[in-house]
Amino acid sequence: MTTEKTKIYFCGSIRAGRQDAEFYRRIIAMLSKHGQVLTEHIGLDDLMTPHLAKFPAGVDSDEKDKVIHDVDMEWLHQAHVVIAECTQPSVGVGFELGVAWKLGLPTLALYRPQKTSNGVTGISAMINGCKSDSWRVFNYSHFDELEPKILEFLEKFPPKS
Ligand SMILES: O=c1[nH]c(=O)n([C@H]2C[C@H](O)[C@@H](COP(=O)(O)O)O2)cc1CO
Repeated sequence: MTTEKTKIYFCGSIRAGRQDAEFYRRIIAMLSKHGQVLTEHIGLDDLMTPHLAKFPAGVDSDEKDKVIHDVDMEWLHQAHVVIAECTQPSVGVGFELGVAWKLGLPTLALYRPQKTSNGVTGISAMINGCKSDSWRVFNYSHFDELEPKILEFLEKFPPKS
């Protein structure tokens, strides 16, 4: 059972490419019906929106990146569940998934199978090969397949607090 208090950390590619940004926006809109999405900015054009208030004028980009990292890690530690769209391979998403695994957070990785440049099909073995009770990978083709799968996942792993 989810409530509006269920905190969902959504992950999606940013610097690794914004080809799926519209997909992220639609997934976030759907997730918002089932809880509070902490990382709504991932579906927005203005990616920096929630972090901006923390930037004093004149900070350099390393400092900005530290703020992005620190805010996101704070949110990840508050989250009850993690849902990641992994079709665009992103180092940042991979890092977030590693942290989620270490924290033991229920995690659902979503992936649209496609050939990579070296001709291999499939999500990274580090994600697909990670076997734990609360870790799921879902291969899909169309957006319409996502809501039932996400609901099934959220109902299986209700927030503990
Ligand atoms: O500006 C940002 N804001 C932000 O929240 N992130 C986080 C959330 C995303 O799930 C993930 C994307 O990583 P990457 O930029 O390596 O594709 O990192 C990443 C960036 C840029 O790396």
